[in-house]
Amino acid sequence: MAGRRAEGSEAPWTPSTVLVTGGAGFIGSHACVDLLDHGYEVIVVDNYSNSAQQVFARIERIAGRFVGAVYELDIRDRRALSAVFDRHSVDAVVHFAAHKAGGRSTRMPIEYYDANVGGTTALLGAMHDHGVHRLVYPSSCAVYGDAGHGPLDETTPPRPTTPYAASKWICEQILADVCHRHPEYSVLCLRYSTPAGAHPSGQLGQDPHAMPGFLMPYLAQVADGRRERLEVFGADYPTHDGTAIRDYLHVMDVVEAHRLALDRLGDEPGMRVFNLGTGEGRSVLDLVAAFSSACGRSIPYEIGPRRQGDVTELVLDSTAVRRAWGWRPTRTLADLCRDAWRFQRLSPNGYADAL
Ligand SMILES: O=c1ccn([C@@H]2O[C@H](COP(=O)(O)OP(=O)(O)O[C@H]3O[C@H](CO)[C@H](O)[C@H](O)[C@H]3O)[C@@H](O)[C@H]2O)c(=O)[nH]1
Repeated sequence: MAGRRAEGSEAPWTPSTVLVTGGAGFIGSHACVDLLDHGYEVIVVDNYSNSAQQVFARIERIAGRFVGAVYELDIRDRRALSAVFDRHSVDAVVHFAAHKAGGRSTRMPIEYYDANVGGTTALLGAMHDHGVHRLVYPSSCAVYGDAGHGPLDETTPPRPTTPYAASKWICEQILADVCHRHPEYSVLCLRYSTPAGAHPSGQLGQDPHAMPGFLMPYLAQVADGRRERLEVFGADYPTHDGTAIRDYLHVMDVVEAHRLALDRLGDEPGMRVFNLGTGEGRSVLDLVAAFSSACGRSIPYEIGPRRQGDVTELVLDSTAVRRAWGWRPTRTLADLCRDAWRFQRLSPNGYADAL
């Protein structure tokens, strides 16, 4: 494995060539820009199941550099993945490719386990065959389930409430077993809170296919008049205004943590798990108010029933990663709303719009 440590040098190992699975997706595309900006070679695999090929022109325009190669393939296709590892000398992998909507996963458990667990084992098989042992694995605060009030740290026992969350927790356990059996592996699992926002250029953002299931793109589309009103999923939670509380984390803070993680893969073998969050909880109605002030428009909403699998509160304590790497989120909720709104204004129909 090459990495970026010069022969005989005492400088820490850092990867040169990174394979980003799901690199056309929401977090993956922002990670590509950040990695290109910091001098990495980036290879992407994606099947465009919830993303669009047009994103690469935008990534390259922002970064001023090209993604090294892009392969359209399904992450479960181990043979196709092997061909990618045959062609490129990959130092480390960031594995974003997954289905990610907790509520939807309760209606499609087989698809979720197949893509998320089957995709991860296919990837691990191809990595193993090619001697690639370094992985950053995006997990989720959803693994903690209904763990109660206040910021949760990594010692909180996982109790997933949806197939999506369970699939992330199962993958973490698979990775722990792999690291236990094969001491040459180095894996960093990042459990992060609800990612939102957009690239500050306004050229990249969250562009879900069809109806956005997530709060932030839905808010943006309502503010822009593309949708009539937001449906708030439940106002009978035991919170200050009855709506559920999440810890909204700017996508640029998320991807910066992934880059730090990549550089830390060389520090020690085995598996480490870190939370990424702001430690601050906001209700759905808090988000409506923050977005409304960012865009200067009122956002109509109505109260609907709870969404299956949702929990009252998920807020993360990131003290461990701050102590280990000095990572802390630097963007505010106002930044997050402003950036998401800029993306919506520049691309009201998502990546289908030419910029
Ligand atoms: O139309 C909507 C959409 C969402 N919500 C509410 O808004 C909050 C946030 O919901 P999102 O779907 O935007 O985000 P989640 O926190 O449910 O899920 C996100 O964050 C998770 C971690 O919390 C996982 O990482 C997951 O993949 C990611 O999409 C929830 O209380 C949800 O019920 C609404 O009221 N109306």
